[in-house]
Amino acid sequence: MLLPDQTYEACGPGPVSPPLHALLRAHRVPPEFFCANRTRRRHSGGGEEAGAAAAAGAVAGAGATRRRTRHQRRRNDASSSNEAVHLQRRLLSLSSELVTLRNHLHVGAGGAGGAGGAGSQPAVPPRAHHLPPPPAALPHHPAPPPPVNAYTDACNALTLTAARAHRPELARLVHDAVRHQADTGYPQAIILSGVSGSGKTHASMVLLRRLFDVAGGGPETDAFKHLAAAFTVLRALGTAATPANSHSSRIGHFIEVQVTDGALYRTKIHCYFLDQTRVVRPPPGERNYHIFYQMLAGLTPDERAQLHLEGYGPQDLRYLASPHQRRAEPEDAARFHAWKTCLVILGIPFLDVVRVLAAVLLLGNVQFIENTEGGAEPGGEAELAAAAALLVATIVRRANSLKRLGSTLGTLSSDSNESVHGPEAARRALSAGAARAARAGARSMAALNDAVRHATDGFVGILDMFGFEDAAPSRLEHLCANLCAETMQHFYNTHVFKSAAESCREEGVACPLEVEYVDNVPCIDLVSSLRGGLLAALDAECAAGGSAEQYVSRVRAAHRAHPRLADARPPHARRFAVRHYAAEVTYDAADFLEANRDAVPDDLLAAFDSATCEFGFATHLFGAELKALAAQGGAANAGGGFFRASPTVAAEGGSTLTQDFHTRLDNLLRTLVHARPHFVRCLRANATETPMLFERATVARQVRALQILETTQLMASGYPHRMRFRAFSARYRALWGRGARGERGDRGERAERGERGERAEREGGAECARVLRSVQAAAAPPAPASPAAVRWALGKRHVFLSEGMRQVTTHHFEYPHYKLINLPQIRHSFYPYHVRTSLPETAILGYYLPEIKSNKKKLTTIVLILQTWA
Ligand SMILES: Nc1ncnc2c1ncn2[C@@H]1O[C@H](COP(=O)(O)OP(=O)(O)OP(=O)(O)O)[C@@H](O)[C@H]1O
Repeated sequence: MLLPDQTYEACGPGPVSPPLHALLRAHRVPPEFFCANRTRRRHSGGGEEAGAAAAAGAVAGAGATRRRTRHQRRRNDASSSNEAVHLQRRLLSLSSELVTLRNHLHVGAGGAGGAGGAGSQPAVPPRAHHLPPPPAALPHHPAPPPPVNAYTDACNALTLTAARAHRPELARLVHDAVRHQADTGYPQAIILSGVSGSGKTHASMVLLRRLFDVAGGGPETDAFKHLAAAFTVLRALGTAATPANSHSSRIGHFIEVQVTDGALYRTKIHCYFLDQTRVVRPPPGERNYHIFYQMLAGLTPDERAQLHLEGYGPQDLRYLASPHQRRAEPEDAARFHAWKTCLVILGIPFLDVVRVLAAVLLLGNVQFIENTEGGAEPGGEAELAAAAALLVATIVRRANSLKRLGSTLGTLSSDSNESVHGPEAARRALSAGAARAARAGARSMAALNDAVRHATDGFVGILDMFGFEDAAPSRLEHLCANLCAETMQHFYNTHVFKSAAESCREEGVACPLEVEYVDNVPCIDLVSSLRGGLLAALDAECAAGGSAEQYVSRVRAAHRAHPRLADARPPHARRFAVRHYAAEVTYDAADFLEANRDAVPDDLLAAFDSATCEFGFATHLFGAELKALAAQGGAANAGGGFFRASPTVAAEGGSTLTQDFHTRLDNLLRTLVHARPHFVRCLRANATETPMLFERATVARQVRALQILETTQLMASGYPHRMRFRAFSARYRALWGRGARGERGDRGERAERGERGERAEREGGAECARVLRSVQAAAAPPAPASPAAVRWALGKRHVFLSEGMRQVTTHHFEYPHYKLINLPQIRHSFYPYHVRTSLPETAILGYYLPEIKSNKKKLTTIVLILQTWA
């Protein structure tokens, strides 16, 4: 039976913990034990609450009749305050009995499970001990703060106070990911996507902050300060002002926070670089945060003398005097100050960093050339770009290799390969991996290692990659960013649309709706196919020493009839257009070849050899290149050769920028397919970064590109979620109560012991059906708005659930102490919802619909957060 949840919610000094609550339900502890007064009010009332009580009663059938009689009797008893006191005493003694019982159950179930793997789970699966209670459920806050980019706050979320960074929808997501990771050991990946400027980086920082609150000991820990410092330093080097976003990330991040038993174990940042030439030569209309120039401008005369830089200084940086730069100067100076402080936290001496720059300047390769605006621009771009790229790589390495000794949180390191789940997890992983390898008849030491790695790397990852951009005209860095956005879109399509439809088909479940979505594979093929794709053709052109024009004609010839390739408008010998999932983008290939080579001359690097260079840090930065140079005969032989400016993933030399980018993207995907994804789709409210302005056309474009309509259609009418019978009943059977457990003794446990075969599956399915029928009945009228929203079906091995059913089931189980059955509220917050924009498509469904009211204008923003079940 499902007890009306508001009964629990209203009682006692604090909420009942979810596991205890589930246990109470399983044992049919009457709600009156928790709050006599509340019970009386509810029963003397009527309307909705009585309706909810009636709905709950219907679930229990004959048992409910008995209970109602008891209920009535207790209601009379409770009219006396003495009796209320008496009941409260009983509650206390009952609580301690229940704790004992719970312990007994956990121990007993573990024992009964025998060899059991998943089957050894107790009726209520153990939770992470460290997890704080889930964030306040939305039913209490029908109008949470704006969850999507309304351009009201440009602060670094990592430095915000918790209150300012309060984003309930993101907090719930983090809690769900950590909880799931703790329950299953399975890696979790929170994937942010959306166009440039939609708020991915901002949201990723809020998520990271929240992750530390939930599992990392909060923002006062060294681990958090260290990560925040690394972020600040990286953002200063890797953020630029572009037409789409004045704080656009030019470095993508995947932050792996490894958690074990619900607590942070270590963190790792993976970075994805685009073309580094922008460090010294941003495209027209764009601007970098000139940390390098601030470095020079901020040096004291003593420091200049110490670095032999007397000849250089602000007077050389006349470009700072151009009107655009003057406006930016105070902002850059403030960033520079914060940046310097963060270097200290990372343990990187500021002067070491300046020495790198000094070394490059003193080599005489960088001169400042007057530009058309009367400002100065640096020459010697390759050298400066190389120094910048390597400096960034060093900062990432430093951020990943800090050791935190003697900490309860373990070690912050990327170096170690040790298991984060201890020997037991490693053993399980090994046996799972071994079984798989044997079945496949594998050559598979590699497969085994892979299995171990993935089963033991229980991370919660936050992925913030490049958003879609359509700068006019676009360069190679934009092509890479857009390939990345296309790949993430494809990952989403496959996970959400394709696999949902395929599993329904495989298991013979009649899906009420086949969602038609736009597959972007042809576009990904056009760009990245190894046989003649745009990137492969670029490599070929670089190898042939061709020109931009030759490259474009090569591409045109190879893909003349390709539906995603178009001519630039107006036609241009160096330009071509690609029809991406979000829009058509025109690329100018003028700098494609040079950027793809990404080369720095070897004689420059030879100057950093320890024999000739007194700056140890510079030698350290170029360590790998100097080693390679030494192997080729040393500095004496330098001259005419090239090294790559950006850090590379290729073991051998000779790779190009796009090859590296592609390889990194592939590796990232390999990690993502092993994780349970959580998608956060971000929308920007307008194209001009104006605070509190909602532009319908801009939002509509993004809604269409991200296929939000198709997604919500699937959520509303399809079966987007599925779960194995055994996993489902292990987790949710408590919702069905004692009867279920009695029968489980005969049937469910047999399945748990690992018996295979159809019969066990059938019985597992029957048990799931009982649970689901109970839940469905409890969510019966007067809600949800559309009964069709709460649907489920049984396949051969999986239960299939509609989004409404998933929400009801999860909330019965996860957040029982909130008013989950308070149906009018839940309808507004959690059920498919008609979003009131003026888009022609009127059936957009969203999880949250906050309204921002400002200057009597009513604005609406949408954020769709998709949580999927594995
Ligand atoms: N929820 C929000 N409320 C207010 N301002 C926001 C919000 N989200 C983002 N912003 C602001 O909007 C701007 C763009 O956000 P952000 O840089 O996170 O976008 P992005 O999607 O990561 O873009 P890119 O792909 O170009 O890196 C930033 O100045 C940021 O502070």
